[in-house]
Amino acid sequence: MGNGSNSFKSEGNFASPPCMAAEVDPGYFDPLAIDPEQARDVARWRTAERKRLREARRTLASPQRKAISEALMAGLARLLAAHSAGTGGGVVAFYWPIKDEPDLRSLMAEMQASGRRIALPLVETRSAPLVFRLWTPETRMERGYWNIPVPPRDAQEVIPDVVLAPLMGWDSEGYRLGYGGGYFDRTLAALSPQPFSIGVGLASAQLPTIYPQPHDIPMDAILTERGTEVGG
Ligand SMILES: Nc1nc2c(c(=O)[nH]1)N(C=O)[C@@H](CNc1ccc(C(=O)N[C@@H](CCC(=O)O)C(=O)O)cc1)CN2
Ligand SMILES: Nc1ncnc2c1ncn2[C@@H]1O[C@H](COP(=O)(O)OP(=O)(O)OP(=O)(O)O)[C@@H](O)[C@H]1O
Repeated sequence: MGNGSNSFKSEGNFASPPCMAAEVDPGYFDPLAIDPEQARDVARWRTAERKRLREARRTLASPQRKAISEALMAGLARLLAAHSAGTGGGVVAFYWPIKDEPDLRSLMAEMQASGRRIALPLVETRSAPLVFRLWTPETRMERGYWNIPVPPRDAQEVIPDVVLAPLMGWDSEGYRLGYGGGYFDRTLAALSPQPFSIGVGLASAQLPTIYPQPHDIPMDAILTERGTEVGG
């Protein structure tokens, strides 16, 4: 140390200080800067939480699961009726349940029968925003990415006014933990105008925080079997 302009070289094998550190005011702290180490820790924690929450959901008894789905459908019907995007001629994007997700398909069919347009999400390009295509009871579902049943390519593509996002975990700020693909975040970031987003999952999947990262977009509402928990 202390050898003038070469002082950084003496610290290690680097020819220059990291990230132009010498030019940055040492008092400056960028609150939006991503700390890669912290981002890695959060990703690791999320993977473990997804596993735990997935297991808790899997071990629910079937009557309990059914009661939860019924309560969610009642809550969703109420939430949609109270919200302008949920009434009228708008498109509501549901999801086709996989991996023990709550099954809202009877409400989906009921709403379709009463004249509402219903869409389902598709991963048509990996690591890109989801695409939404119209669904009716006559739609011949195909196996899509991750084996998720999806409408075929000839089903009309639409922009939803309301998006239901199934979740593994949620927090009181409206942030949601999904399967880890980042698909809903990418989709909400890309859609304009923004749809009304509703995270759907179990009350017991509440977390003190999901440690939101810069790419995480909070839901407008979180719905569980207890009712609307956040927003609405
Ligand atoms: N029923 C339903 N349909 C849905 C969703 C959903 O959550 N539920 N999606 C909601 O987004 C989209 C599909 N989402 C997916 C999200 C992640 C992975 C995936 O490959 N996950 C990796 C883990 C990645 C990681 O941990 O970094 C894996 O499990 O191997 C697949 C599909 C669209 N359709
Ligand atoms: N808008 C975006 N643009 C690019 N990459 C994104 C965007 N949003 C999320 N990602 C990437 O997706 C990865 C997974 O994100 P995250 O852990 O939030 O998934 P998730 O919300 O649980 O998944 P999903 O929405 O598919 O259920 C992140 O590592 C992130 O880099």
